[in-house]
Amino acid sequence: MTIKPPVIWCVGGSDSSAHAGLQADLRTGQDLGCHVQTIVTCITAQNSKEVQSVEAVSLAMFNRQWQALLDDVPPNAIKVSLLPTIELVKACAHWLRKMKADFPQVSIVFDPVMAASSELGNRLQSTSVGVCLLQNLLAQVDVITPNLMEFETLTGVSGEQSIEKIHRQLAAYFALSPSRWLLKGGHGVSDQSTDWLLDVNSMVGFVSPRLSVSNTRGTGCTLSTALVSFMAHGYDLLDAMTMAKAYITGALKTGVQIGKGAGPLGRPGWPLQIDNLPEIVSPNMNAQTSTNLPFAKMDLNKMGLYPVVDSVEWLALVLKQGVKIAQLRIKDPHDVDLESHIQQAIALGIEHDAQVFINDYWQLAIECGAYGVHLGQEDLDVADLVQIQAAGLRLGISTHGYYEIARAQSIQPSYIALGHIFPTQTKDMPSQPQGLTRLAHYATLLKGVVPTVAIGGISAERLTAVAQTGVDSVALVTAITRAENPESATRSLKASFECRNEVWL
Ligand SMILES: Cc1ncc(COP(=O)(O)OP(=O)(O)O)c(N)n1
Ligand SMILES: Cc1ncsc1CCOP(=O)(O)O
Repeated sequence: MTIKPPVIWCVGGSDSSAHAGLQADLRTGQDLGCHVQTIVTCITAQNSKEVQSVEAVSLAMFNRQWQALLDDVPPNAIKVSLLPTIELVKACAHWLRKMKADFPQVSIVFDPVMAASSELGNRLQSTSVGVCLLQNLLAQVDVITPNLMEFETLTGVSGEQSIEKIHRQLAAYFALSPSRWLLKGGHGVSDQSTDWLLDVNSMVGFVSPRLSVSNTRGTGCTLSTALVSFMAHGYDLLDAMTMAKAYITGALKTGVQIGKGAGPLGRPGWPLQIDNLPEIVSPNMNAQTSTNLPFAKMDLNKMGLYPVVDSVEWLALVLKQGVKIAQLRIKDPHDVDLESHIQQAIALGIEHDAQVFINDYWQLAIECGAYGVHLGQEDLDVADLVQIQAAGLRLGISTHGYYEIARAQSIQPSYIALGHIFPTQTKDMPSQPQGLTRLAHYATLLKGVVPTVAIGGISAERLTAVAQTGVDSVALVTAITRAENPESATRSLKASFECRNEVWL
């Protein structure tokens, strides 16, 4: 079966060198499995060294392109970049308003291109146009992605201040429009390149090492098109941005020298290289999360089937079937026997030579000398990871997508859980099931870096397909606790997981 790619519309200028502009957008979208359709705003005569001439298309032709595409198929997402005249800015605002009203689920990213990064004569747009961009477009877009120069020109706010100060000065814009600001750090001078995603309540930084490379043409176009492509695939903004940053790092590493100036970026494909994943930072993050030291390692030979159970009785049952990793997940913090249950769970783990994790209660887990603790994303904001690490406990962390994986990975945990893969009855999940394709991508990204555990809706029928994605372990609740015969279900689930090892390794 052929899978239909998501459709993105790129509204911008033709770059005759094809290093940037719509030509770069086409290559990026295609590299990321999207079908790119274009609305040309201008033709530019440029090469790798200079912009020689810019000629806007007529208003009539601009409108005809929108209408022609709209008559056919609506897009999954839209990227707007170079708008060379006030007339085209206003027309674009009109079309975006219409798109937002008729197709509210369509994501819109605005990359306010004003100049090319070539060496000479690089202006693409007159200053008078810049002034009207925010006025007309900000209310219609989900994300605006200026670089430092564009940011300063558009807002008059200096980019040379702390991110907290910049955030405070954007208050007036947040009051006008809920659009997020992605302030790109590519033109900065520090040895790290941080892109800040800002909204009224939060500041999240995506940090990569600043690479000393010279083939950097089209970096801004490529980043915003990668962002819009991932959004078109249905990733939420934080995941899409994490992936876009990983993509641009890969693209910068694979740039090619074509022409006498800076050459174009490479097109590295779906981001599956752990080295390219950004570090996630935020001024509001729990300071206790940065231990800077890895957590104690798991025994990879004792992963496989990972039952998650809510009582010591269940734990004893599964361990007796020979599983070597399990979790005690008691959701009632007022359970009067909590400490005793945790002690019994630890004793069972020792008796069966198994890796037993305690969900949530990290202080008790430390006090009682547990093998490890499992924490969710919200727990990370309050737990003292430094203490857990210093006590030598293993740490497992729940994640639900690329952003949380990047955040978890910088903590260097003992394993990363990936969920939920299928719909589950066991827990109300705020996010959508991830499915097998995403799981396989995560497993590839993390292979050999940190052990992985898949969780959520995994039944006997689905186990083989999950195991074949390459995850190290499969966590499940109801496939065991609701089985007619939980003992034999545990043994047979364990055997099915282990048999993928024989086939695949
Ligand atoms: C192996 C494994 N993966 C994920 C979870 C979920 O943990 P968390 O996000 O903390 O949610 P609750 O379990 O607390 O509902 C898990 N327990 N184990
Ligand atoms: C605790 C948890 N975290 C993510 S999904 C899930 C529940 C898994 O239960 P089941 O295997 O019954 O779907």
